[in-house]
Amino acid sequence: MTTSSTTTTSSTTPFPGIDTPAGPIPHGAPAWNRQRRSQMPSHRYRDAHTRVEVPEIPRQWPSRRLTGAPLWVPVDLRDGNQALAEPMGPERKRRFFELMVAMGYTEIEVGYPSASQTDFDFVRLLAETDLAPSDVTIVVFTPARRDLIERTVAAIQGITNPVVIHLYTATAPVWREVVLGKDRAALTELILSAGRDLLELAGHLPNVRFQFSPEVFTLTEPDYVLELCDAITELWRATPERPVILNLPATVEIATPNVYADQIEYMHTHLARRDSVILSVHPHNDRGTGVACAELAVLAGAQRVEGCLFGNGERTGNVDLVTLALNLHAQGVDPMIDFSDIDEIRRTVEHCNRIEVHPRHPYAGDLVHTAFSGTHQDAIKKGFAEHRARAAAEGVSERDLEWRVPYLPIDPADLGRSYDAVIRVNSQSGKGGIAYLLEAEFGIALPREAQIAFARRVQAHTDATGAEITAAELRELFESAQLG
Ligand SMILES: CC(=O)SCCNC(=O)CCNC(=O)[C@H](O)C(C)(C)COP(=O)(O)OP(=O)(O)OC[C@H]1O[C@@H](n2cnc3c(N)ncnc32)[C@H](O)[C@@H]1OP(=O)(O)O
Ligand SMILES: CC(C)C(=O)C(=O)O
Repeated sequence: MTTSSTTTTSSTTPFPGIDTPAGPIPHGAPAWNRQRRSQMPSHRYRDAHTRVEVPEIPRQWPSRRLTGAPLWVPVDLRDGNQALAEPMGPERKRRFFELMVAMGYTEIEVGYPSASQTDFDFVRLLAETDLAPSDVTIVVFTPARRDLIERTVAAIQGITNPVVIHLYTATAPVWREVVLGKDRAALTELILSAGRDLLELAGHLPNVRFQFSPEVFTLTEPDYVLELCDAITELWRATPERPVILNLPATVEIATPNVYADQIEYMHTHLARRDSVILSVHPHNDRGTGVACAELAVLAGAQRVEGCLFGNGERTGNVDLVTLALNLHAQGVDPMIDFSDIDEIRRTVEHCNRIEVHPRHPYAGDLVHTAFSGTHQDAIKKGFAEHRARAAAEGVSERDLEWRVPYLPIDPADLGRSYDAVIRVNSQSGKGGIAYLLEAEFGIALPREAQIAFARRVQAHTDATGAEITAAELRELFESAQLG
């Protein structure tokens, strides 16, 4: 990294390059906007609007609200699995599948049967045992190649559950030119030919439905992707009774989430046979906005969301289904999935993926219900006291009462967590947090003056050690302070 001492600022706007609604501020470069030009080779990249036409629509999504859960489809056993250094073997696949069933998922992508014997055998296991409850739809994934489609159809023979066969092909210009070597017409023929193969090999099976994903949807010309989707729903004779799933992936995130929402709303409002299509999305997280993309896509008309638990998946991952569902829960909307033992869910997923969940991961990380800082601890302590008092006054159980404890977006108890780690003490803490810990752990309730005096002792200790002080150490310090 090199640094430059040159201060470059625009003489007309404090936000060069940002098109602010208020327009440029006219009085030249203010001192608070002096930033140095970086040495990053940003000129090598093009913005999304240069790379693909983004449809201009009279968009409705910004004024809509999320009022219900979409259809959830975990793809951990396929998209998540293909991103692991050590793909899951039979034991890990089975354990992950059982977890997802126990949590309440009723549609699960279980693998890519033509990719490996393990994937094929897992689908056979589902065919030959009662591992999958009868209301769980089994999704299998295949590219548009006849030999691989045959292998996929062989894998599902005898399954009595509902089955979805999911066909994919990349459709964006760079993939057409560089990867597949096909122009638009030739690619259309490849996809329709695979669609015909599926009809021939599995169209007669009453429990089977079809899904199509134009991979890299977000970089595909809107007229072309619409034409392809309409052609496939016509070929597969989509009806409301036997709908086709059209899954529009952000295979690699390319833009701010509002762009994805516009692209989805365009498809939602222009697709033929709309009542015979389940509109699905499959965001990845390259820009760190997978969750926002999924949420805005649902506002824009998507009915189904594919993703992975805790956001495993290629590169930066698939969209995180845990965060999406618990975001709904935190808005008072039933996520339709059971997260009442988040730590058991996390342990199982960590075991199966062999990847740890980050301590700051929304809702599930070790530190997400913990405050170290004084003013936050003070607010939480007061919030807990108010919660208890309100529950008693209203004669409602604390677990049922409306939640409004500051700094805790949801009650950790909803996820099966205790309040033990909510307040932890270090040099950033204050008297409120220290008093909370002493009272919660040892029943020692200090009057305000004593809290202030003891907090000074604790501050001196934590400043000297630079470390966290545990509840037991706090008590020791308290007792020595009493003696001294
Ligand atoms: C965005 C996604 O998640 S897509 C899913 C990606 N997942 C995986 O690839 C995991 C499983 N994949 C595999 O096991 C293998 O790649 C297989 C079995 C599918 C194919 O294996 P191989 O025959 O060895 O081919 P290879 O892996 O090199 O794949 C590239 C070939 O597939 C073609 N191809 C790529 N996507 C598709 C598609 N959707 N439909 C048809 N052909 C495709 C490429 O053009 C290339 O063909 P070419 O060899 O004629 O140039
Ligand atoms: C093909 C689709 C579903 C996919 O996995 C992706 O685009 O990431």
